[in-house]
Amino acid sequence: MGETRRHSVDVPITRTLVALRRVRSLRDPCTTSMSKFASLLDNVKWETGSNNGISLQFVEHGDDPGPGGLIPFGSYSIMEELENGCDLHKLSGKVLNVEGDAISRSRSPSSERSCGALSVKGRELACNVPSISHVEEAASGGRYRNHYSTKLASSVGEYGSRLGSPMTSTNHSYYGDEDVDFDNQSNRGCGITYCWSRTPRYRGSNQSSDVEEYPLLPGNGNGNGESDVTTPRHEVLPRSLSQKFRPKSFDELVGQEVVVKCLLSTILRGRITSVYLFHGPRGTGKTSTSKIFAAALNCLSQAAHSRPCGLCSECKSYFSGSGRDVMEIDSSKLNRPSFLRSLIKSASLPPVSSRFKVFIIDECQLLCQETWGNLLNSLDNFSQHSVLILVTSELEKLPRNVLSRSQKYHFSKVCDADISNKLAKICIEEGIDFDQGAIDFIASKSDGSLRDAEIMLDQLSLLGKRITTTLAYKLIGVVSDDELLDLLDLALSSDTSNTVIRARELMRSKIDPMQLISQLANVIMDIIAGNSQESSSATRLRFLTRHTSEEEMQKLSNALKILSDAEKHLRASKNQTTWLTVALLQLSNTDSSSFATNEDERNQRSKDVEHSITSSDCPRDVVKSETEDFQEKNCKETVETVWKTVTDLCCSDSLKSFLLKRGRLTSLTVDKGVAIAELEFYAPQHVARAEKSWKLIADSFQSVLGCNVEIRMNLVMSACSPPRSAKAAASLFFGLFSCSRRMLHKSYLATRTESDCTSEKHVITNSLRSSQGNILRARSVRSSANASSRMSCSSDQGDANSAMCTPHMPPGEKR
Ligand SMILES: Nc1ncnc2c1ncn2[C@@H]1O[C@H](COP(=O)(O)OP(=O)(O)OP(=O)(O)O)[C@@H](O)[C@H]1O
Ligand SMILES: [Zn+2]
Repeated sequence: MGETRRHSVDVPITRTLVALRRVRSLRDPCTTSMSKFASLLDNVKWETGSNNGISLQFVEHGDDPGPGGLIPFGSYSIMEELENGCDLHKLSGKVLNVEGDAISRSRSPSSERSCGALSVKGRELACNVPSISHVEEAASGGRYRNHYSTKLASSVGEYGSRLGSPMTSTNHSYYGDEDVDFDNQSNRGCGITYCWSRTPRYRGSNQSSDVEEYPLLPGNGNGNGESDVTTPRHEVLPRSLSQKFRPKSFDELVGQEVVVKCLLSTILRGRITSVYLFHGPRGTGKTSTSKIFAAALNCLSQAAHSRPCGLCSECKSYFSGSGRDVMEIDSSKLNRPSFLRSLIKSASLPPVSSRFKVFIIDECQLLCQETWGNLLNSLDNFSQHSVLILVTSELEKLPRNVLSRSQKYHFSKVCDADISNKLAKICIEEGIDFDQGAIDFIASKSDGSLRDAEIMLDQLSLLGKRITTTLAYKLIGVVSDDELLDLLDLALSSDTSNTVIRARELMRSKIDPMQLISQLANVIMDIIAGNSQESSSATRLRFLTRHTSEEEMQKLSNALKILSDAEKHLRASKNQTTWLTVALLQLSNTDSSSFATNEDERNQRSKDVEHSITSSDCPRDVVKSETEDFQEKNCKETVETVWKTVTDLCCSDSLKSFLLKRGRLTSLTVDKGVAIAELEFYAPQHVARAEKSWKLIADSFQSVLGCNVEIRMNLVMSACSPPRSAKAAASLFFGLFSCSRRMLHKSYLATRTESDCTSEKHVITNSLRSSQGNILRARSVRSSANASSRMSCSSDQGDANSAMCTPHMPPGEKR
């Protein structure tokens, strides 16, 4: 007996499969004899490879058995077992005798799963499969066992007699039509599912290599071996409530009655068309319905209404993941020409064992133009029993001719009540304690998406407590409608101080300004549209009774406008809290004309804006957007509202009346989180009085604006009093724009220098402030004749951050 020489080669799976192909090509195509196969088996050793989990060893034996040494396949009891679908893992525990030779079991390291090793006449066939984690982390051990046994049984069955193969029901010959049908691949391979992954399938040599590279059918169920192409057909352990409660029958679908009725009727009448298009918002049941419909098409139940029954063999195989005629296609992969060709070819062939061959293409908007073209061109060649279900949430991205060639089903948003009911059912089934209010709140926040609602519920259930409304508010980070209505009520009623306090509370603890502004806008829209009256809470009812008049409705419309303007501005602002507060303070304004400004003011503003832009080195679009957003805004109103709120918040009544009577807020600038408020007084003693109370004033400003405040007090000597009438106020104009701090700083300094060395006239204009964020400016345009002199109390106006909350007095400044 000669020495046995071994050439052990680690080969990737691809090559492994090539080797298998060779094995197979040496078979006598006319018979199912395993003689040649058996002889080759002698020379093949499966071994744990690298990450592929498989390798081949070609074993040369000195004692070549020659033809006489071929082992009749039938004599191997293990082969019979495999053929009958035995579990490979059970086999691995067995010691089998083949012609007197022991079949040794080789166990790979713990990370590997050994399929066992067959030693045939002193030679081995060792076969290892990748570890579970490598193959698919979510899979359970049982799943894999089942999976392997199926595959192994079928593959070995192929090499053997093909007995019991479901494929026998079709007319395809495995040997005469090897390059054609990937449907028939289910019974091919080495018996290890992932051997087929990304490996050439066993096909005729004329098959183009790229087609071989991306076989279409799923790895386990229908045997195409391309696990990444289609959804793995395993029984997946649910990882979320939404997975667990994915509907499996039309009855379980929520809120899509029309679609369900139509599809059931289609099945009942047997009027199945070739292309269906399911479209609609996310999380409304499109994908679930496509699966249910696919199952229903093949269900064997006599009662058409109860399809899919979930009990017949077709339903069972489909739901267990081993069905072979329903394929879920990954859209991005379908853009590969080879893959598409495979699909088209498959669709042109009749189903393997079911009534219909169904291709579900989810997120089909991802298909490229060329793919669509080819797919549509080949529709006419589709088998009568092939059905294409396209699923998308972005209908507008699909080519027109796709729309015109398919039967379209729109999935609408699921209504809140349906979502609430479903969530309540889930809670009961899962033993989760809940408040109905919390469930309703989740439903109202899920925007018609049942999946979103289920995900929120899932998250809340993780907290392990009862699901309460408060918990829901906290988790979702939104304010309840009642809280919003309270805030809105305060804002509309000009209760400035409480508006500010409440808004700050909400923003501090619950919600960011952007979210708050959008929720407020939604709630106002609901009220204007008269929505959700039936389920009104006490707060809502109270609000509705208080705000029913024409004038109140006008206020609400204005409020919507103000909020929408503010939202645009907030996007570009770093001081969202401040600007939202300011916006809220304007909501009580009923005068919609206040948004309009006269032509002169507009022109003047444009000039100012131009000036800011040209001398700015900040990004032009930011400047522009802020400018545009706020050109329309009545900043005069804003400044006045802030001033009114600030004075309201002053704890001393005498200070309050003093400020209202003797002073004025002329400009408000927010820079790096510091608000610079410029106050104007008209007599030195008034400045002195204000100075004494500067801390109180600053406090008030701080609570209104929610940021650090710098107060600057200016004395305007000639103006006898602040403008009292609207007419007088008209001499002021307000502009709001944004530009870079540096630019304005410079320009301000330039103005300042000029003013210092020229005349008092320039001082009038120096309320222009530097700001990186936003400038809210109230600039006096009084002529120099009117404004004889004005003295600034601000020492260094260029340095906005210095001496916060302190009045600035230029050294040696005379008063
Ligand atoms: N109409 C519905 N009836 C019952 N459950 C639903 C419905 N819509 C969504 N769900 C739940 O949401 C999950 C996801 O649904 P599905 O994948 O069918 O939505 P979809 O519309 O396809 O979403 P997408 O467009 O994001 O893919 C399901 O598992 C199910 O739990
Ligand atoms: Zn059925």
